[in-house]
Amino acid sequence: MTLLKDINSPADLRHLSRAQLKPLADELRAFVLDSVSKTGGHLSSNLGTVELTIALHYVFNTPDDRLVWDVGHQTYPHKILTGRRDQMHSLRQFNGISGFPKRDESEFDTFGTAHSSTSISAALGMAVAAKIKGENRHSVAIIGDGSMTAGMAFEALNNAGVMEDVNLLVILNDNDMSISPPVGALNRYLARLMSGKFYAAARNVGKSVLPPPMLEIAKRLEEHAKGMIMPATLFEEFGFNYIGPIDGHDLEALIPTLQNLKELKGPQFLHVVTKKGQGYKLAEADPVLYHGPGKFNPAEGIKPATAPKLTYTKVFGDWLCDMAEQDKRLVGITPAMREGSGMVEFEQQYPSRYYDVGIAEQHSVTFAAGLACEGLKPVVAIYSTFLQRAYDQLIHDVALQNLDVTFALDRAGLVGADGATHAGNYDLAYLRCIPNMVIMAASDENECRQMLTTGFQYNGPAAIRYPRGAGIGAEVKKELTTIPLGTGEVKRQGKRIAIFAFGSMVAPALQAAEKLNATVANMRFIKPLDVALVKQLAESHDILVSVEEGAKMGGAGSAIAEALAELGINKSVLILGLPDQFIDHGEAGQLLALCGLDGVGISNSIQGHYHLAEATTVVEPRLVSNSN
Ligand SMILES: Cc1ncc(C[n+]2csc(CCOP(=O)(O)OP(=O)(O)O)c2C)c(N)n1
Ligand SMILES: CC(=O)[C@@H](O)[C@H](O)COP(=O)(O)O
Ligand SMILES: [Mg+2]
Repeated sequence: MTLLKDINSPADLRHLSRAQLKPLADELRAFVLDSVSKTGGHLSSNLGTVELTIALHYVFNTPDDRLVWDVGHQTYPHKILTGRRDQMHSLRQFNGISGFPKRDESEFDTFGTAHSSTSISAALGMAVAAKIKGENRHSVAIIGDGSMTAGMAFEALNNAGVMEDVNLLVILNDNDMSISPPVGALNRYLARLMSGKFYAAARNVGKSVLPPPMLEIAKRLEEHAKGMIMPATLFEEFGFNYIGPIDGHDLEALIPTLQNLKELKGPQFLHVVTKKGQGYKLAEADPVLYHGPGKFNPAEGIKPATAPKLTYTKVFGDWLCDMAEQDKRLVGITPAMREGSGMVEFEQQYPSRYYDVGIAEQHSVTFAAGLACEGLKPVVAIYSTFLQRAYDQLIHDVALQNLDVTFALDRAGLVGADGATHAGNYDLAYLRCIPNMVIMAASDENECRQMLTTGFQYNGPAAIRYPRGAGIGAEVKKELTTIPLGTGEVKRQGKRIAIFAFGSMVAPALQAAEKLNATVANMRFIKPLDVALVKQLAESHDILVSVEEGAKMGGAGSAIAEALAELGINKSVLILGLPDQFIDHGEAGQLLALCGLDGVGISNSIQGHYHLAEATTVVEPRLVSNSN
């Protein structure tokens, strides 16, 4: 590492000669591969943005000029060039740097991203702010072809396209990939644009050498010529000056083009073509596998786990195929998360009933509603955090019409390395208040399968939540059996203390109960709640506790408290759950313990709250802020 070691800010980068940038790119790419292979994280998208990142920081006066990275999973080169090279070993670890841009991590991280398709809106906001404040700065959004499929991106293009007097550049990083291969009409359109590559190449030769005044004249001539030889691109129809497609790995194309675009007024749109996994043959060959790998040896590549643990995702994927076999009305829907949601086998076995709608969560929910109107039984597989983007569709299009849609909510609760942006902490709270919803939380892998069947058979909107990763090792029975609606079960009979446990918290509650000789109920349903069971235990125990892997405010514990009030039982309930703060990245188990949601923590919280054991040194759950 001869050049990269001396780059501690983009200012250092801008002192390099143009000739040094290519060797720097080689060093940067090698560093990204080496670092991610040691920590795990997002790889193929980062390998694809090495040259683009160098060119952007070389041409634009960052951080005064604003870069907004869409999703932000491709910002490791950006982080390395902006002073965080020596912190990359801590990537996505507790108190380490985030895997996404974070405003409180660096002034170069101008906007926190991770949920896709927000960059154009944010960059436009910054551009309009600069205009209002009379500041002469550039705002640049860098958005991938997958992220471009979300409606929000087009809402922003529509708004920006009529603002001739703002300094906005949108860069489409087109690598012809989402996490999976891309879907939809936009991808086909972009492919057609790329097939016109010869045109762009010729056009950009002119732009790269002409001085600005001449450039304007050339541009007007070009517009005239273009209108004669080819129709305006979609982006020009939206009011942008479209340039491209150009090679996103060619610094000699990128830098002069960006320099020229800097001089132009009004909304600009640069279409760059990159390769996901660029420079690492294994990732180039399989950008899906190398999208978000764990630790691996680059010389050997990712090795399949010898004895993979059964994950809830796999339980869902197997159930989906089995249920589809039994019920021809089942349709499986994913908003661009085929692998993450466990639907690869389902697509192979039932291609005509598999729909990847792209990064379009809002559309996925209302698309499902339309299917349900016609008597089909759609299953929307969606991460808890990503369902947040389709909240109105859930209420207005599904629940209000009481339509038969099943929501399989993976990544419910803390997710670990992806941190606060991806935490599925809020689904119990945001779903519980919606009429007609049935909500279940699985306590183990077998119950997950039963709950999916229960929700699917239920003729109305039903959500089944389950955590990221492996379960507790329960045997999964093949039968597609259901659970009686709205019923919980007593898992352990103790005395004096009753713990109402939900989903992933049943196991740690049982651990705590051993020490306290407490009763533990696996409530199973957050809605409809088993009020009879709440009444039975409240009347026979002095101390009541609820525990959930979800936001305490408005979650399952609130349901218990509301039930006690409605029953006229004048007893309080200690509500244990996730605190009213955002919880950053780290190892999920460690974070749960810090929130007091492991066996010891639950036991300590109960003893401390009710002053049950003077001798026990009660450790109050404390989540130190792990933001940098
Ligand atoms: C709203 C939302 N839905 C889904 C995801 C999951 N996700 C992360 S990256 C990605 C693919 C993005 O594709 P693209 O923008 O082309 O970036 P690339 O990975 O190709 O660099 C998806 C679906 C997300 N981050 N946000
Ligand atoms: C960047 C992004 O949003 C996805 O890649 C996400 O990180 C996947 O999460 P899982 O690793 O839990 O599938
Ligand atoms: Mg892409």
